Amino acid sequence: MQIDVVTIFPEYLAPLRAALLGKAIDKGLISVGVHDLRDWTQDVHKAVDDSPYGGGPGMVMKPDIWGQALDDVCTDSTRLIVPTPAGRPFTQALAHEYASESHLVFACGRYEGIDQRVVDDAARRVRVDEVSIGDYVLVGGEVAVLAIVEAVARLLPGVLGNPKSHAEDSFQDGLLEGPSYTRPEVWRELAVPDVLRSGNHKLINRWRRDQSLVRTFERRPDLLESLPAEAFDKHDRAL
Ligand SMILES: COc1cccc(Cn2ccc3ccc(-c4cc(N)[nH]n4)cc32)c1
Repeated sequence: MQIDVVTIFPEYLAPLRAALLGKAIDKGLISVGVHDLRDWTQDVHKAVDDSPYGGGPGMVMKPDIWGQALDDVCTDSTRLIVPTPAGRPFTQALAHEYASESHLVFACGRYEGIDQRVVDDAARRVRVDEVSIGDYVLVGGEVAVLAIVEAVARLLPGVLGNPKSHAEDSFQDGLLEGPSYTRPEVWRELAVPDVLRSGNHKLINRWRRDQSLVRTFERRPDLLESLPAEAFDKHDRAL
């Protein structure tokens, strides 16, 4: 998979080459290009922003600079991802979709965002997603790109040490993951639940499913509502 990121703060994307992703890059599973948007400016000030039409606070990123950058970076097979607070939610399902793509390009906005015509024009040639990583406002798209790239890269075969790791992912069965424990058996007078030390894997699996259902009901009831009735067995319904 080829990943390209266009940003005015290329150094912000340095963590992409660390740890897990660094190994994936070394193994040739992913190749990453980080591009400085200002490389496409022509003026001495390398201006990338201007005042918003209609007035309002802050500045908006200029369409012409972004247009030239995306013309150079995108190809016919590109999936262009534009992080924005106004985007569709980035979910585990979308992460799986992106993991099957050959070329992802991320457009990192700053200021009050990118002139809408950049997305509208790009959508004439490539698939474009405006995505949000949560209902809070960041200062720019770079942090969102780091989160999205990590969520996608870990799904690529060979990236995670244990390929089974994401089979048990939170959201994999539409539920939140329950609590995890490791040694010691008692820590600060807090004991590991007995069932986990019972060796009875039927009971352990049942306990873990119950913990997931209860945690999801308490913290994310919206996830339960979006699951089909057949996702729940008769034991689940008895909870
Ligand atoms: C576009 O509308 C905006 C309104 C007020 C501030 C900003 C700041 N900003 C600039 C580019 C940018 C890219 C992504 C995000 C972002 C994504 C999520 N989930 N939260 N915040 C925020 C961004 C943008």
